[in-house]
Amino acid sequence: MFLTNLTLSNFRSYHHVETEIPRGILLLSGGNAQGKTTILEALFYCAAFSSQLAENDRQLIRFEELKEPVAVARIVAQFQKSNTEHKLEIRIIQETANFNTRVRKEILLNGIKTSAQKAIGTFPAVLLIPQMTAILEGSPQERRRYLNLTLSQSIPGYAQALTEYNQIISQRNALLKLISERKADPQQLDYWDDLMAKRASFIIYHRIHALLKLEEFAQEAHLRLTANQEKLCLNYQPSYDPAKDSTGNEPSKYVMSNCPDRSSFSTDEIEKGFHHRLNSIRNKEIERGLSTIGPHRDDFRINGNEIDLGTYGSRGQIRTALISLKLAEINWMQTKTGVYPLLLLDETLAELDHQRRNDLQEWLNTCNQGILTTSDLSHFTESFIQKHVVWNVTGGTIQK
Ligand SMILES: Nc1ncnc2c1ncn2[C@@H]1O[C@H](COP(=O)(O)OP(=O)(O)OP(=O)(O)O)[C@@H](O)[C@H]1O
Repeated sequence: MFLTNLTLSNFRSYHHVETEIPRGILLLSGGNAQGKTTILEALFYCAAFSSQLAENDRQLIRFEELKEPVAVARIVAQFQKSNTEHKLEIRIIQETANFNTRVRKEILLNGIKTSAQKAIGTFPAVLLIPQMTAILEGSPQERRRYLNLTLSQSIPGYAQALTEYNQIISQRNALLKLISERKADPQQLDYWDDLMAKRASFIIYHRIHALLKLEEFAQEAHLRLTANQEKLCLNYQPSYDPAKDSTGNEPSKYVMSNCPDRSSFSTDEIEKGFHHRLNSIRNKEIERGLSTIGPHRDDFRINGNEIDLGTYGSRGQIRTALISLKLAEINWMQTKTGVYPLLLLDETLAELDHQRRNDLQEWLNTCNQGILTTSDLSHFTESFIQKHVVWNVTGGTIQK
């Protein structure tokens, strides 16, 4: 895929900017708070239909625009995919009526309104912002969010299965609570258990296979970035593990060799096992009024030379592992969909040592299309800067 044009209107600090985007690597250079990250944020919004930086969509509408009765922020990305031109337009709209303010979004693909769930995967992108070290250091929720977003972009039906699974969990939890208060019949759970096992097995199956493939690609990238010093492993820790019987021990958080091979399980086998497990813990779940196993409780850990980097990694180690994971994501998405995603890297060279910077730049030289931001061009080699396009971003404007 190639992004060819980008238009931003009333998005964050941008009043209106309309620009062609070159192929290959584009470096956005500029001082702090000039609007570099905003461009990456807007582009990744086209992939995920949510911001990875804002708490809510309202924050994305330019302050001045918010004074209008109807305030609209617009992102338009034009791109080529499989030799066809596409146009993706996102409008984030704040409306005020009867003293009530609400913010909604509209997504138009080639002029036709669509939903985020249907459109996900249309504009594949991989984003790395410094805050994403939370994938390693943060809570399991951060890692599930990361996995879900990555898989939703590349696996047809994953986003829908996830939405349905989350709805099932809410309904099932409400029922468990009623049963625990003796206000409903436990047999009513049978219906929800069937639905839950079906959706859960689909999600677990794809997480198993995606993490195995991501690990393979991440290991390759990481050995390159660490001069063969560190072996990276992604250790899936599903809350229902098809490889274990109901009394199995948890694998150690720190030792990768304990990681069981789950790749031979079919979705049917996972579904059956999941169902069996739900039956065996039914009383406990009723007591707690909660769904205690399933993809909503999964985790995965990232280990370097068998050490959990989220807990023990240095800043540089964590950053490098994150870069390896992101490079793996590109390879995995391309293998899975046949489409090369757009790479978006925010201040990625900062905090890397000289050798790792050079290795990453070498890799970037082979990249299909990527947009990089930097507030310090001296992080890049002279030859890298000569080879690629550099634009300056100042006060919400782009100077070419
Ligand atoms: N809704 C908004 N309306 C107007 N300005 C905003 C809005 N949201 C954020 N900004 C401003 O946009 C500016 C640009 O932010 P951005 O994160 O893109 O800068 P940057 O060039 O990446 O800086 P840094 O190098 O410090 O990361 C910031 O000064 C920020 O306060």
